[in-house]
Amino acid sequence: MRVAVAADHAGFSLKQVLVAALRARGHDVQDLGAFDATPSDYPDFAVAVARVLSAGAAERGIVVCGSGVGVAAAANKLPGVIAGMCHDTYSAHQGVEHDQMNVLALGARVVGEALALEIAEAFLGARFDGVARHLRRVEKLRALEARWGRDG
Ligand SMILES: O=P(O)(O)OC[C@H]1O[C@@H](O)[C@H](O)[C@@H]1O
Repeated sequence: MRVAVAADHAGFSLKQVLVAALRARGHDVQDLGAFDATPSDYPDFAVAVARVLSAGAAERGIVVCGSGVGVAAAANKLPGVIAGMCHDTYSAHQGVEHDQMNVLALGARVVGEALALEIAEAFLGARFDGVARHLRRVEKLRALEARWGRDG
């Protein structure tokens, strides 16, 4: 799967682990930084991933900051992005199956590397189930996006 990944300084170390592990598992990973732990601003990196998703150049994104909150909020500002912060595997796959989540937000100060990898794999392994009630709800999200005119 084509996956775009980025992190701020707080997520840098976990992002390095995720990129290496996901590549080793056969995913086509685009690493959009940060490339060191110099203090930085999470919107810059979350939006880099969201732009790729919004343009259809990757199927999924993973964004990492300290808590996961900031990167989730920033990624959700761009059209076509449904980002969710997940620190458990259930939310990571269910968010895709029901809600068509296409960006996973992780908090590197919240979860350890092993759990983060399991969460990422649960996310990447899941597919939207297309059930009518889930589709109806996602279409309402898209209508909200169109009405309030988000643009990247
Ligand atoms: O390292 P500092 O700047 O204290 O905290 C940065 C983190 O705090 C939150 O905004 C984000 O989670 C970000 O990664």
